[in-house]
This record gives sequence, C-alpha cells and structure tokens, in this order.
Amino acid sequence: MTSLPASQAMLPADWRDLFALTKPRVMSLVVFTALCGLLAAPETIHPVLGFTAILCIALGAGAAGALNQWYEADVDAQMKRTRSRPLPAGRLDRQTALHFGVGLSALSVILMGLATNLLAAAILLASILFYVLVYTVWLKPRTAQNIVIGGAAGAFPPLIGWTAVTGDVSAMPVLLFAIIFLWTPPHFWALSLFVRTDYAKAGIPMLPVVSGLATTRRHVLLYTLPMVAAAVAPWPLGLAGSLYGWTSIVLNAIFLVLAVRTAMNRAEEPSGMKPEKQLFGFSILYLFILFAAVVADRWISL
Ligand code: HEM
Ligand SMILES: CC(C)=CCC/C(C)=C/CC/C(C)=C/COP(=O)(O)OP(=O)(O)O
Repeated sequence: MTSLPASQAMLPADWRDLFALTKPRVMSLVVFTALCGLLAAPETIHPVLGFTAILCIALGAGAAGALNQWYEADVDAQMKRTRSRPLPAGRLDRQTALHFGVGLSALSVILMGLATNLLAAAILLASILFYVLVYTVWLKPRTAQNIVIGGAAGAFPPLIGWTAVTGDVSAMPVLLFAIIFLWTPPHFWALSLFVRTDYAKAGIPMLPVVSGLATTRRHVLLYTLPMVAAAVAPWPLGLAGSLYGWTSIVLNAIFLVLAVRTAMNRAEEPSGMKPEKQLFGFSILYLFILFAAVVADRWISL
C-alpha cells in the first residue's frame, strides 16, 4: 500500500479521491503564485474578500484539474505515473468527476465575481477554459508545442490575484504572467525527458517523443533565456527593488547553469539524467522563492 500525503490521510475515501482529482500538489504552487499576486498588488483588499479570492482560484484550478482527468482517464490508464489516479484506478466514476469539475468551476467563477470584480472572474473563467479546452482537448493530443501555448493557463493565477485587488491589469502582473509562461516549457520538458517512454506508450506527442532528446534539451535552454530576462526585468524596470533583484539574479543563475548542463547532457536512459531531474526539482523551488521575493520586496518598500 502506498502512503498518503498528510493533507489527504485524514479524509474519508470518497473525499480523498475527489481531492486527488484537483491535483493538489501541482495546484499548491498555482495557488501560492496567485496569493503572491494578490499580496504584491499596490492596493489592499479586505482580508475576508482576499481569502475568498484565493479560495476561488484554488477551487477553479482544482476544477480544471478534475476536468483534465475526466477527459484523459483513458490516457492516464496507460501511463505508470498516472494510472493510480482515481478514474483510471476505478475508484471514482467519470460522471461524478465531470459533475464535480463543472460544478466547482461555476461556483469558483460566480463567487469570484461576487466577492471581487468581473475582470478577475472573467480571467479565472478564461484560465479554466484555456486549460481544459485549448490545452487538454485541443493541443495536448496534437502537437509537441502543446505546453508552449497551453501552458499559458497556469500563468494566469498571479494576474487573477492582482486583478482581484485592483480591478485592472498593469505592467507588473503582466510580467508575473510572462515569467510563469516562459518557465513552463523548461519545467515540463526537463521532466518529459525522463518520463518520455510513458508519453510514447500513451501516444501523446510530447517533444522528446516527436523530436528526440537533443532537440528537447536545446529547447529547454532556448526557453530558459527569455525566462531569465523576464524574471530579472522587474528590477531594472523599477517595478521591484533590490531584494527582489538579487534574489532573482541568484535563482536565475542556478536555473541557467542547470539548463546548460541539461543541454550538454547526452544520456539516453533516465538513470543518466541527473541534470534534467535537478532542473525539474529546482524549477518548483525557483518559482516558490521568486514569487515570495516579489511579496517580501513589496512589503519592505512600504
Ligand atoms: C502545461 C503546463 C504544465 C505541465 C504540462 C506540467 C506538467 C507537470 C507534470 C507532468 C508534473 C509531474 C507530477 C504529476 O504527475 O502531477 C508536474 C509537477 C509539478 N508541477 Fe507542473 N506542469 C505545468 C505547469 C505547471 C504550473 C503552471 C505550475 C505552478 C505554477 C506547476 C507546478 C508543479 C508542481 C508544484 C509540481 C510538483 C508536484 C509534486 O510534487 O508532485 N506546473 N508538472
Ligand atoms: C486558475 C486555473 C484554472 C489554473 C490552472 C492551472 C494550471 C493549468 C496548471 C497547469 C498545471 C498542470 C497540472 C499541468 C499538467 O497537465 P497535464 O494534463 O499535461 O498533466 P498530467 O499528464 O499529469 O495529467
């Protein structure tokens, strides 16, 4: 029997499966970046409304994850990494997942509109539709560029958090969007290199399956360069101070070194892919620390 994370161990079985449907581990970083967008905004929001906004983003992101798993149940059944999810493992039926996903999506968008403003609710709805329809249904089964465009869905949360407070969109939240948008390809392609046989088996045209290891490794480095530029930009542009600036320089230097080592690696087997594994693991830490620095920098400047 596999051990459960502490956050899931205390829930009764059915709730545990519904919770797992929301991809809680991935969504924790999505929600964290949204919270940072909300806390870095130049105005304030009543704490109850701020909490409600973050709850809505968590519910919306979880609903999108559930709809993704509803649509991909057959594909998930073919991959080692995903076959123990509630739907392919047969612990939950597809209709329940569909109702859960649609209901939670509607609830999150309506509540966001009531608690904050229509722009934030509209961007939340657009992110859910983008992830489910544009990425999952349209691009993912068709093109190796799926995550380049489809990954935009995961870049919206800080913009939504910020907009929930201010009611409009300015340069800094657009940069926060750009950082996650450009971060997604190296984040995912690093991982895709060492789980590529799974994707090949399931017939999903991810880059290493379609174009090979060397091209994917070059693409990891290619997308890291504009990501570094976008991540450092807030300091020289005067949108953030030196705390953010120095944190960003250190994080981006490490990311770049790992991306170069990935690009230079020639290993064919996952056992030789240490740089790729390190880059994937660091990509998560990178985003957590970078977004925490956005907030810390704003607070010390108040
Ligand atoms: C289309 C874009 C993306 C793709 C294809 C992708 C894919 C993946 C995959 C396949 C994993 C492995 C773990 C799992 O099976 O769930 C993963 C892990 C993870 N991703 Fe992404 N990801 C994307 C975007 C994002 C975004 C936008 C965030 C957050 C801002 C994020 C945060 C994470 C985190 C925190 C993990 C680690 C989860 C764990 O510890 O199990 N990902 N990602
Ligand atoms: C507010 C809102 C709607 C946010 C959405 C956030 C979002 C789209 C995050 C993307 C993260 C993610 C789990 C990608 C993996 O999809 P996949 O289907 O390729 O992964 P899988 O193979 O593990 O199912």
